[in-house]
Amino acid sequence: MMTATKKRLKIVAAASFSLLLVVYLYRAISASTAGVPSVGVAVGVGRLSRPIEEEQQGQWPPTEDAVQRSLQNAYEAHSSLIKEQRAELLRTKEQLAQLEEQIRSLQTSTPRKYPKVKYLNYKNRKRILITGGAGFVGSHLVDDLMIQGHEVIVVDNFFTGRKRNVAHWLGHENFELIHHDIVNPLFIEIDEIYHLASPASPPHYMYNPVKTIKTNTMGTINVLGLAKRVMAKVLIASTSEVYGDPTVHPQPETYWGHVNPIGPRACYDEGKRVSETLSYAYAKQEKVQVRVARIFNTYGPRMHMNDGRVVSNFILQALRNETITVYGNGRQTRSFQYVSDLVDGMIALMASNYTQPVNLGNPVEQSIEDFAQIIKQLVGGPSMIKQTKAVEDDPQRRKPDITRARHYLKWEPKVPLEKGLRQTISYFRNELARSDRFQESSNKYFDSPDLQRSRL
Ligand SMILES: O=c1ccn([C@@H]2O[C@H](COP(=O)(O)OP(=O)(O)O[C@H]3OC[C@@H](O)[C@H](O)[C@H]3O)[C@@H](O)[C@H]2O)c(=O)[nH]1
Repeated sequence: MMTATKKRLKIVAAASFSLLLVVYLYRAISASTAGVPSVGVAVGVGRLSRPIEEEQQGQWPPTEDAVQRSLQNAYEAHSSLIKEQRAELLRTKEQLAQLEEQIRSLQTSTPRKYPKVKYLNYKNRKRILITGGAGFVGSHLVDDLMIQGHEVIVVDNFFTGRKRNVAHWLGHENFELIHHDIVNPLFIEIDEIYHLASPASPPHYMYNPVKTIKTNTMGTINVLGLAKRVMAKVLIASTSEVYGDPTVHPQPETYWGHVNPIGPRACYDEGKRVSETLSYAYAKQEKVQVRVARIFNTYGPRMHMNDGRVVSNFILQALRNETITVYGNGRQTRSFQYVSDLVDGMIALMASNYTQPVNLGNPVEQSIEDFAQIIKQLVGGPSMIKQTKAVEDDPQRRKPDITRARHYLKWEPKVPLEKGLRQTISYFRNELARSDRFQESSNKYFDSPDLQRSRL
């Protein structure tokens, strides 16, 4: 008898504890939703708490009936809360749909204008990576490959590259821009790689020589490693600087060069020479398909205002009516190619089966002194031409032998110097006007009395 009574007491105690737990939990939940305007909750709590409190005052533990009623009330309160929230959700969904509709109609009324791209079917469309694709040459290559209908992925660390050079493709379904330094490995799926990443202007590549060497060695290893993994074809942008200060003129690809390995230009010259060595090592050992373009002096729109190379320096000096500075006696020579010719050559080289290095340059040779005269005459204006201190290790003669390119790629430059220069001068004229406009509006803002007052 005693045992049965004990058992019953235990059951009642357990039931009471469970009930208290339910009540406690419900109150906690109600309190946590207190910020939400919900009549249901307030009413529910009232309904739930009142009978129990009454029961607690009158009778403890509460009767089964009271517990039932409380639970029923709690259930009803919850149901009404859920109903309200569902209604709220539906209203939000409707508002979202309306907003989406408005955005769609705005998008169709103001479509982004992209240059027209050809349609290529899946079989012919390639995924092409361009390292340094936001730079001067890279961005022109992007344009041609996009227009041909390929998918183009640009990787750039923006040291000398600029978003502005590829901004007209941002948002296009075939285009992707990745901010990445190729000194670090990259893992993507691609069919072809144009490896252009590296500063190319002497003052830029000498600015941080160690970084220039890293980009051309570690960067090239990363590119070749990627090509090996995904079986992509790679074109390495090498340079006429691998010939150093040449003792053979004009320079054929068979010439091994004359480079000072510890001079101020060595970071670039030797960096590019290692880049070539790496390419052929990967080709031999890992069967990577490589193409090597030895690029001679190139000019055209999208050169940086602070590029520091002769074309941009002379044009900007002439446009600003400043003295045109010739380094040394001006008898050193260069051969200048327009950027669109270079891009055509690079695309032809990538498509060809020819695996040895190929010179890409315009064989029309100019002395720097004469070049200064040409720019002065094309720009007009009163600029003087003055000789200044010569630069160390400046190559004295440079002119490409393009027999290989003519033979294997059926390529040769088409744009005459004067035509290309006129185009480039007009680009720099616009750039100057643009920077003056920015300067003016920036001065207006920062010199405004309101701003000065607010900064006190
Ligand atoms: O203001 C200037 C700038 C340059 N120069 C001279 O003009 C010549 C060309 O100089 P740049 O700086 O344009 O270019 P460099 O030919 O020396 O190097 C270039 O070679 C080929 C490419 O691979 C690279 O873009 C770059 O390294 C040099 O003799 C230089 O001393 C001037 O006389 N005045």
